[in-house]
Formats: sequence, structure tokens, C-alpha cells
Amino acid sequence: MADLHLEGVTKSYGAATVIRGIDLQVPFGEFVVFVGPSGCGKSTLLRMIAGLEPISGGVIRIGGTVANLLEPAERGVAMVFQSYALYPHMTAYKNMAFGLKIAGLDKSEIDERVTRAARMLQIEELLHRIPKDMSGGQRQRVAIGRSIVREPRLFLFDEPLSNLDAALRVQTRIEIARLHKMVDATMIYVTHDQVEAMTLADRIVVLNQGRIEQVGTPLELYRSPANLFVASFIGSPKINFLPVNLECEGMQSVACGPLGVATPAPAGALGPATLGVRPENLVLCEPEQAFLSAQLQFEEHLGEHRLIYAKTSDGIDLIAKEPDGPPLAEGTVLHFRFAPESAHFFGPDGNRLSHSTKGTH
Ligand SMILES: Nc1ncnc2c1ncn2[C@@H]1O[C@H](COP(=O)(O)OP(=O)(O)OP(=O)(O)O)[C@@H](O)[C@H]1O
Repeated sequence: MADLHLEGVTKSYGAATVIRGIDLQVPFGEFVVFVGPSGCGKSTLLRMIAGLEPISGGVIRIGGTVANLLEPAERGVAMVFQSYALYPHMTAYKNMAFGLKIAGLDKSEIDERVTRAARMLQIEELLHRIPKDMSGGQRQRVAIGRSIVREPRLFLFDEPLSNLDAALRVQTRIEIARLHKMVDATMIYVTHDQVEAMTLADRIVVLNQGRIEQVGTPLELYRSPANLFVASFIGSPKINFLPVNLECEGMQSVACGPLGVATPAPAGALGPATLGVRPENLVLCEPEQAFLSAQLQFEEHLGEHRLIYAKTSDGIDLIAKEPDGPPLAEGTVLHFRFAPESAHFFGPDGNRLSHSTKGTH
């Protein structure tokens, strides 16, 4: 049985429906990340699971129990927010112990839990400090510690790293991944950050306008996006899209490029379609091998690789990620190819066309 089970969950604020029928099953111990554009409903969904926001319709089950009407404290969940909201006058130890004291646990049990959580998060040396004497990352770890000591079965994280600087984000992200391996709990995590989603998630849920677009492992979403929305949302820099016409060549469907070179398309698919190629799959080549050409607009040199921004004669903007090299002359016409198996095809309805050579659907 799923540890967290959402069935037809909806939310409306007055006439505005912001969550439109979410079905999701999360087995115990899984790390699930919600991603989606601003305003798609990630936080609202998380707050409904936490019990901080009443649901308008559907069923939420936590550990097999219908939680719709349970108070937050009765759900066995702990929520970690982006603003850590520690008590400023209490030491880290007291901040972590406070909830347990209120719950009436005895002193030795409290001490054991706080010490164990502090060890897990490597904040033992901070336990006597008050929040103003800690860095942002340290405060966030204390806030996470405060939720660990309650030993919840379900952790809910709402962009917990977004107030931290880049280096601390990486460090705290690794802490959270380690924590997930150590504690026996399900984790639901909301983020805007692609790297966090790709590295932390067992499965990613892509939300758009209150609906689920796709649920899958990070690699499933990257390799087989279900539609144009997921293809453009997952992957950075963004995937390139080209309008193509799928034609029949012998027994096969092919997409003919603007230079007359054809690439295999999903069997049986004909007519207008969108071809998607990720920047890392677009390769500079000689003109005679090229599927398309485009004029260089500018380059970004990042040391290990460079990003090439170019525009086709039809005005389509392309991004290619190439190994770094000497700067190219501005306005150069560049020629690109890609491996047939790296191409994604989408039909006029925006949904993925299954590719016979990749066996995806
Ligand atoms: N109390 C409220 N009253 C009315 N509308 C609300 C309320 N809270 C949220 N909304 C609306 O619900 C939608 C979803 O908001 P939510 O905060 O869940 O999005 P989000 O995906 O978490 O966004 P972000 O990534 O910007 O944090 C938005 O359109 C928002 O304006």
C-alpha cells in the first residue's frame, strides 16, 4: 500500500481552481520531488498534504489512513520551509527539543533524539549556539533537525534551500540526500531547481496549471518526456524544437531537415510534428553531414564546455552545448547534426510519438 495516496485531489479558492484532480501514489521510503512553473500549485499541494490547507475534493491517505480531516499534528508529517523560523532566543538544542518537550517526552529520550539528529546533520558543535550566531545553512540544518527528532513517517520540504547561497545549497543538498538514506521516511520535496530535482528524486512529478504532466524517474523524464511541456521543462539549457514534416520513405517514416537530410521518425507517424533535440545532442559537423545550419549569435565559454546560440534562416533559436574551444567568428554559419536516437518527436497535440528505435512510449 502506498504511504501517501492522493486520489482526485482538488483545490479551489473561490471560483479559481488551482489543483485539478491529482492522483499519485508514493510508496513508503520514496523521495518524490514536485517541480513546475511558478504558480502551478506545488506549494498548495504540499500544504494540503501537511494539513495546513483544507482540500476542496478528493482523498488524501497517509499510511493507509484517510487524512482529509486530520489536524496537521495528527498526520505524522514534518514540514521544512525555506524560512527556517527558529526561536531566536533558544539554542539549537532547545529549538530541536522544544516540540518533544511539549509532547511530553522524558528528558533522556529527548536528549537521545536530539543528539542522534545532530550527529546525522553534523551540527553537534552548534547545539549550544543561538540562531543569530549561525550561518544560513547551519540554521536550515537545525530546522531540518527539529523535524527529524519528531521521527515523522513523512517529510515535506518546501524549497528548503532557496535562501542559501550556491555553495551552501550544494552542501545542504548532499546532507538531505544522506539524510534520506539514514532515516526511514517518505520525502516530498518542492523545488524550482533542476539539479536538486534530478539529483535528489527517486521520482519527479511535473506539475502544470494544477495538473500532473508526467511522473517518472529523473532519467525517464529526461529521455522520454511525455509531451512538449515536460521536454521543455526538464533539461538545462532547454531542448531545441524544430517544426518538421514526417514523410514516408520506403517502409519508414522520416523527418526531412531543411538541408534535405532525413532522420528516422517513429514508425507510422506522418504529417506535421515537432522534433526535439537537446543542446548536448546537437553536434557541430561538416556541411555535407548536416541536418540543419544556423548563424552564430553568441557563445558562452564555461571552461569545460561552451554554449553556442545560433539562429536558423527560418528564425528558430538554437542552443548547442559543445566542448569548449577557440572563439568562433560572429555571424559564422554553423552546421549541426545529431544522432537519430537522440531525437524526440511530438505530434500536433504535443504528445510524444513513440520512437521505434528507442522502444519508448
Ligand atoms: N490563499 C490563496 N488565495 C487565492 N489564490 C491562491 C492562494 N494561495 C495560492 N493561490 C493561487 O494558487 C496557485 C498555486 O499557488 P502555489 O503557491 O501553490 O504555486 P507554486 O507552484 O508553489 O508557485 P511558486 O513556485 O511560485 O512558489 C497560484 O495561482 C496562486 O496564485
